[in-house]
Amino acid sequence: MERRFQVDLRGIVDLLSHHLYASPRVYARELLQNAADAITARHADDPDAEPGRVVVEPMADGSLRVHDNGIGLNESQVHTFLASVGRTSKRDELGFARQDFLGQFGIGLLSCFMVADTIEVVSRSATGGPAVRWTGYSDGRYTVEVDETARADIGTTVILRPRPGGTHWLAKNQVSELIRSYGHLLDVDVVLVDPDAGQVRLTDPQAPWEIAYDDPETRRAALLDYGAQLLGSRPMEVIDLRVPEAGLVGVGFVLSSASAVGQGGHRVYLKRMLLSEDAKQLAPDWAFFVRGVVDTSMLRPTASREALYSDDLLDQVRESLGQQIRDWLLDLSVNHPDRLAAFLRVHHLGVKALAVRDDEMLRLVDAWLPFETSRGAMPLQAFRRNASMIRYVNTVDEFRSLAAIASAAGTPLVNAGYAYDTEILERLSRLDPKITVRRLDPGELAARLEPLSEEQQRSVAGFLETARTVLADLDCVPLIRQFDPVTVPALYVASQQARQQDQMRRNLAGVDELWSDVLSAFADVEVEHRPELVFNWRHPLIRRIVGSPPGPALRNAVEALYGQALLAGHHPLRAVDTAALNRSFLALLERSFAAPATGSRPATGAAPPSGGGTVPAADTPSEEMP
Ligand SMILES: Nc1ncnc2c1ncn2[C@@H]1O[C@H](COP(=O)(O)OP(=O)(O)OP(=O)(O)O)[C@@H](O)[C@H]1O
Repeated sequence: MERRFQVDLRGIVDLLSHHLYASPRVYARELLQNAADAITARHADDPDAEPGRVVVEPMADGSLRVHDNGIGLNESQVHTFLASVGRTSKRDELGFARQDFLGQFGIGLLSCFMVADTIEVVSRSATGGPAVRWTGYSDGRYTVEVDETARADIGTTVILRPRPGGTHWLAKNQVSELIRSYGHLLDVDVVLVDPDAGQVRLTDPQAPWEIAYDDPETRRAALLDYGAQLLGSRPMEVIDLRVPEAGLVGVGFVLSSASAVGQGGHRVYLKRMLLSEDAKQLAPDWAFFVRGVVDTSMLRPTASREALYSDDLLDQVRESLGQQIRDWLLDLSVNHPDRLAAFLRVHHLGVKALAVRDDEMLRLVDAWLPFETSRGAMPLQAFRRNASMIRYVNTVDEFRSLAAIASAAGTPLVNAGYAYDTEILERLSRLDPKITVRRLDPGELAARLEPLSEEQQRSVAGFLETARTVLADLDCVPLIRQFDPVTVPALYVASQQARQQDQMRRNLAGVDELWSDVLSAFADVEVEHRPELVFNWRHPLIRRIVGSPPGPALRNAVEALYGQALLAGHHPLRAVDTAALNRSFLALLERSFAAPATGSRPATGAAPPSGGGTVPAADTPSEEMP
């Protein structure tokens, strides 16, 4: 036995309102779209028909009327199209959506049930026959009556009566805002009947990018004004966008402040009706500094009409818009370097992200984007003019602690501690084999610092002996070199090998016995590499310390300098490091505020760490800070 599906309208309305559409707002768009499609259909049949016009009329009783002079419906069409969910007159015989219409799914009118309890459609068809009145109720019933007097002209009037709680959706100001927002670019006249202001036109004759101006600069200024209205702040640039395969035309605004990947989308009109103010997939991710405002006739909407359907054409559009934004940037670098510089100051991150995969952009970054270097901010190309190779460090902390020393030692440095920097440098060397790029090994830098003369070396042997003993407990070895700037007393340097071995030692300490045996096989190294604490002979205090006799004070001084160097270089502190810093700091304070010989308590109120008023020696056990 064959039966027909029954549709529970309440279930469908619930599905639409809670799961398909983001907001009841869309009812206004669906009404407008049906009116515009009906006008398109009438003009397709009769090019001489009167110009299309939609009149939106909020009524004093709270209902809303939308009149159009489109093709209209006759009695049988009313049964076929209005009363069947999923039926549409806007597909061809094979069921394909017809390009000239906005609608295609046959469900849009139902969205009116989100705001109305009844939908009344009064229509007279251009194909002849009497006027007809269809009334649909949200509980699933409908009535149809032929009423010759209901309407004299060809076209359709839709009347919505608000549902409880839905009154505000049909109020004049709300309706006017919704119709303008969705339909202001439609190329039919849409007017609002306002009892206070008369007839108000809600559509603009031309999109801002279609308006002709006398010269490009006036056009640019006008578009930037439009961008300012739309975005809330004046964009810094405007780019014309065009993808003929998708019938896409519009503009891209370059934001005047930095934004992050994934933030904000594009304003997309589909066949001049607003589809989304936040479409995400239109342009590539890297172009996050651009907000597009475009109209397209060929891209497809999702059923909710709130996003673009993801298909090959959308991929093609994204690719093409990416290319156009990229070309605009390259053009700026040739013809408007000042504007490019302003752009880069704000959007360097987006450009770097692009340079990581695009050679042209990489060249642009090389020539124009300032990097932080030990010689000041400059593009990499300028940096190479005075440096045979690009030596870089890949953390900002390392740059801060090494830049001045490296520069004074004749090794200029680039700070590659920000996002994409190292990838850009490495890619640059692959792009042009003449460009050598090397990460600076701090160990290599220590080796470039000037050693002491033989005589000086003999004079510091005693100090080095003490320092070696103190630093051995901290897995570090002492060195004395002379380097600039003289303001740096000591430099903590961990070469790459020292770091690797240190990591291995930490791993060993953190695993159980079985793993420890396995790992120790790898850790069995021939040469031990330890981090170095390089004392600066040029620093006056260091000379005084080096010249002091061995003893607790000297040991505290070594520990304190060790701690200071770790802090200055932003190196992580282990528990032993914190303990050493703590111990030496308190001991030095103790020494500065030593209790008088009578044995009375110190005036500062600071209790000595190990009691008795004595200064603790470096090897005096003290509590470790966590
Ligand atoms: N103002 C109107 N004038 C003439 N016909 C209309 C009008 N409004 C609706 N219709 C008819 O009712 C049908 C169903 O409309 P509905 O809005 O539900 O779906 P659609 O516009 O076909 O597709 P979509 O769901 O994509 O909007 C339309 O295909 C059209 O035939």
